[in-house]
Amino acid sequence: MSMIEVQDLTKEFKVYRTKPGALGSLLSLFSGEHRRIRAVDGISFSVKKGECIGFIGPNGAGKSTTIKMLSGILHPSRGRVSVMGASPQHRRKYVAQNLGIVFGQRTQLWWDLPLRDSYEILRKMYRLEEKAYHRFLHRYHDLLSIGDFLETPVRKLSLGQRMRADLAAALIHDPPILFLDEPTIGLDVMAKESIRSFLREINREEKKTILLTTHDMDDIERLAARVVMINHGRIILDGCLETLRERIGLPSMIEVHYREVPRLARLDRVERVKAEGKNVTVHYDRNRISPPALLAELNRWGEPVDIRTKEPEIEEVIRRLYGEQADPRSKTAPAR
Ligand SMILES: Nc1ncnc2c1ncn2[C@@H]1O[C@H](COP(=O)(O)OP(=O)(O)OP(=O)(O)O)[C@@H](O)[C@H]1O
Repeated sequence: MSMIEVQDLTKEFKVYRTKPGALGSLLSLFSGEHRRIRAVDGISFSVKKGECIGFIGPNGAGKSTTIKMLSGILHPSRGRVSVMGASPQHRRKYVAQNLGIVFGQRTQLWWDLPLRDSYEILRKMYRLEEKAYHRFLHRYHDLLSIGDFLETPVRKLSLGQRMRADLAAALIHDPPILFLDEPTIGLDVMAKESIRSFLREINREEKKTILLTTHDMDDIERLAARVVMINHGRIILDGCLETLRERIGLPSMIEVHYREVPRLARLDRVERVKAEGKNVTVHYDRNRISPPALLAELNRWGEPVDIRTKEPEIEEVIRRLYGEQADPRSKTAPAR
């Protein structure tokens, strides 16, 4: 079943050319001098039930604008969107019932109230029955430990706690679809991991459909079986992370923490080795050396106490993809 259908979706914004000063701004508004920014430029994709999609791209690529059209906040200039078979613009209530949204940079909770009060307000908004509400509190106490800070005002929560509280809030009405905009931004490694484990759980076990926007490629590696990459409002890649890796020769990274400072030796077939005290990071290409073969080599340097695989920064991914994409189009269309 298709949960989300997007066809030829386009959004243009009218931006007025401003002249300096307050009077200038006012005059520009009346002069009608403007240009159009095509933030989203004819994108099409569909999402099946239970998929987790990494929706990625550089700043200003059009991700937020797309998510706003999918959730009914913005009207498309052209094209079609359907969420659970309905238009988010025309059937906002129905779509809202089926959708949970988390914006990592903002909270939908009431800042000065204890967390429990925010949940009470949301409970009334979604007309949740007593029983369903208690099931919610119980469930998310188990999965996200929200019971530990239910009485704390939201402004006093740590960022990790706030993110868990926001995730639970987005799921209070048990929607089948979740839109997550940077859900791990600013979190430390442990907090990121707990959010990722939770998202994996609800994606795999409960078949929640997830659209995830992130700049953290480790989120993608851990969560998203499919990646949709957008730039200048257009989809430039729709496939799995492996496809992306192969297409642009994306290096894999492995980080090893040794018990003692390691005795480094020459390593063939790897791109880069960075050693700092007891830590070593190796950038390598899986097509040239397999992870087990590399690990066997790294074991010779000393006794590893911790091994982590890492993904490169999203900026690196984009930079590499750009090497291939010779045509970074202009985003502006002439004013009509
Ligand atoms: N309300 C608006 N009015 C005019 N231009 C806008 C508006 N909203 C977004 N834009 C422009 O549309 C383009 C796409 O913006 P959008 O916020 O969708 O990008 P994004 O991929 O979400 O970026 P980021 O990762 O920085 O959040 C940008 O050039 C942005 O300046």
